Amino acid sequence: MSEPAQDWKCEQLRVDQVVQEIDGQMATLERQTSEARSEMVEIRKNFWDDVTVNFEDAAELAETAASLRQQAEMLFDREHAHRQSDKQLRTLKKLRQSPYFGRIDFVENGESASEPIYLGIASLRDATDTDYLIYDWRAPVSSLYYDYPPGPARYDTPMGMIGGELKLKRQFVIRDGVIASLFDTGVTIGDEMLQEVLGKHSDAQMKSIVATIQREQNLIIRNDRSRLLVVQGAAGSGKTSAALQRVAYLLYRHRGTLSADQIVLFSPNPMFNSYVSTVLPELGEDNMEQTTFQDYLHFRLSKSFRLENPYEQLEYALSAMEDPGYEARMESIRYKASGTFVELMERYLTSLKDGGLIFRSLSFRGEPFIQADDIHDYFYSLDHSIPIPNRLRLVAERLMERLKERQTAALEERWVEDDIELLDKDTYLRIYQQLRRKKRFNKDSFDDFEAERAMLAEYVVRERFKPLRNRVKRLNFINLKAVYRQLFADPTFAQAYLEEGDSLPARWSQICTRTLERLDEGEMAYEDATPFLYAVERIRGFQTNVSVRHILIDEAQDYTAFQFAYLKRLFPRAKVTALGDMNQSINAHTSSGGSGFSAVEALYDPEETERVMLTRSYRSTRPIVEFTSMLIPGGESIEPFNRSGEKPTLTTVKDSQALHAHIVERITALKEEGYQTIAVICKTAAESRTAHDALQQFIDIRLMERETSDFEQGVVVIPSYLAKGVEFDAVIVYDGSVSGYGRERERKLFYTVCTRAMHELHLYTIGDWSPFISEEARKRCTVEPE
Ligand SMILES: Nc1ncnc2c1ncn2[C@@H]1O[C@H](COP(=O)(O)OP(=O)(O)OP(=O)(O)O)[C@@H](O)[C@H]1O
Repeated sequence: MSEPAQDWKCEQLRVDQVVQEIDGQMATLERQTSEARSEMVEIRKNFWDDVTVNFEDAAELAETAASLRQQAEMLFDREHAHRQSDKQLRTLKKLRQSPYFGRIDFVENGESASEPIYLGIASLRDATDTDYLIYDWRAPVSSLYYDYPPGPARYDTPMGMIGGELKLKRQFVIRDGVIASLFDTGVTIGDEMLQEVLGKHSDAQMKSIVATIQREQNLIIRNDRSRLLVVQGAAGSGKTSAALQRVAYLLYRHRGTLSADQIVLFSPNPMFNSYVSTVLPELGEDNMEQTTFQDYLHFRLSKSFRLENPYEQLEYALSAMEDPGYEARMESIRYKASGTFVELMERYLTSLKDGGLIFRSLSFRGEPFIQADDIHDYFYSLDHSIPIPNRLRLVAERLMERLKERQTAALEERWVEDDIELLDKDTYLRIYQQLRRKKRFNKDSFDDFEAERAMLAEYVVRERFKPLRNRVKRLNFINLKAVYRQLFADPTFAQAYLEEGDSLPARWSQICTRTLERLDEGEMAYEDATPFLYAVERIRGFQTNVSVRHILIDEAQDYTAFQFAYLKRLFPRAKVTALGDMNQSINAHTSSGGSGFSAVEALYDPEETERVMLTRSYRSTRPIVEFTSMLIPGGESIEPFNRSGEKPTLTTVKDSQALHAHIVERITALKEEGYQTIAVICKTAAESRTAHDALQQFIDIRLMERETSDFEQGVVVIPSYLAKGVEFDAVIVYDGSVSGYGRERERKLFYTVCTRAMHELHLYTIGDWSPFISEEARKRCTVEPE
């Protein structure tokens, strides 16, 4: 038998042994889970029988409580044990299919022999619990596999660095307990395996990449030191994948102290959440919290304003060029997203400690209870060195005292009698009984009628004052909208808060007018939402979340300086991983070249910040990457992963009827080739609807809209900005013309659209091609018809 064949045989033998071990452990666990389940059912069934219930006196009551607690604890323990074994069972089931994907033989310095180390999605010990049959891919020693080719190598452990020599690095593909392929690799992670993984057709869910993590991705995944980790990575370089594996790594590394609900992933849209939601469960971990920044804004602001969302803003930027206010709005969007505006706002907010806050008068039953001016004067009479939020609380306390006095005075007022009369019978009875019960403990005797009237009066007065008390408690005596509005009420006002050398945008006056108009109409433009909320929080005191330890911001290039500053304050104890690609900055504020990363980097100490660049692109075939990298300046630094495929096609058609006929024909052919996810990508929502209306007459095709929250397989029409972050087997660009993507600010959008394709990319136009397709780029395509 040849050496490789011998190796293969030995390895298969080992796989068989491991599978046997897994079977044994599964049998034991199944027995245990079933026992735990029966015990739980039993406890639940007999819960009350086993509790001694006695309310006779305080001692008996305490005993009852203790007995109850004990019973509940027992149930909780069983439930916990059951959940744990259930989880373990699920992991074992996965391991049984494919116990491991890698092996390394490592000889530590000073030792002569090596023990082979096998890597899988979770650890497995033998029956005696002494030897590791499989090491978790996140264990310290496993990093050798990702970081080194055979030769000198070292890895970090909690006890320090361990050096030695990597003798062998072997990769496996094991399916159903049978080795499907096996190869020894010289380089980091062999191309063969990646070829196999990447050559597959996509499905609607992102996959875990543990078997093929690349060295530079491993740096991101295992980074434990930095407070801020910034990842700039080309389209398809694995940023999102690395982020998700990182979450899995953190949960493993800090198990016992970190749980999934202490990690938050900010993703671009709800559909993206569904796209990535299976990765962690696939690895046997609970999912982290997933949200979008817009969700948060919605939660905070939608009760008080009609809140614009980022897509409405983007739609405006992409399609409202004819609007006379267009340039001013675009300038406003960019300025309000900038670090300069954050600083201006900071200076403005700081100045409020000495003056400028605007208060609301409070009234009761239509009559003034306290005037705004009085609140203002009292607020500013307090020591100016007390922070604004603390002073507001002092004001609230004072107002509460005044309210109490007013409440007592109100007991004698005429309307109280009327209110009592209006109480319905049930309420009357209920209060009466409640109060009677209470009074019995308070007073020895009372004159029935008088006391009853007094009690009812107290009740109605308290109820009437409730809204006012709540307003005071919630600090609603401060007019936050007016405080924000004030910054725009007079175009010269903001000048006082400019730093030397800074200036306001050229169309500031117009910006002010429009901002006021929208605020006064009860609208909150997307560009105003975060600055407004930031101001609100700075004035009222930030509501912070200290339990969250890690936040990961995907597509970070689209965040504004304000959003980063806000997140930092909201999660003061969290480490931040910001992942993005400056070439995919598609939001309105960045479309002319703002730098998202400098905004976040400015917030953290450079000593605590690390940067990683990913330049290798895995998603698309080589011909597609060769084409897309020509669409952006600096694209030559993007390295395609060597996967073959067809060149992109450029097809010019004469009218929209021909366009639709061509697209239908293309989709039919793609489906015949076996592609599962095919997207017709349009620029805007309106264009997507037009395309969908036309195409659905001929084929089964789904329209993806802002509200779409699940990412499914099949043929879809989707607007450009929603396709961000996700990928498709084949992409059809609906309108690659100069009118579709002609302005410089649309370059990155065009790049983002084209880079969604994994295997095939087809572009169509009726008129002239987009100028971003240079002569050189054109040469990388098949042009139809020439
Ligand atoms: N190490 C790897 N092994 C296997 N597949 C990988 C690896 N890294 C990335 N991929 C694959 O490449 C594709 C792109 O990855 P991902 O979506 O994480 O990239 P991205 O940088 O977030 O892309 P974009 O910025 O364009 O949205 C995915 O299909 C992912 O599974």
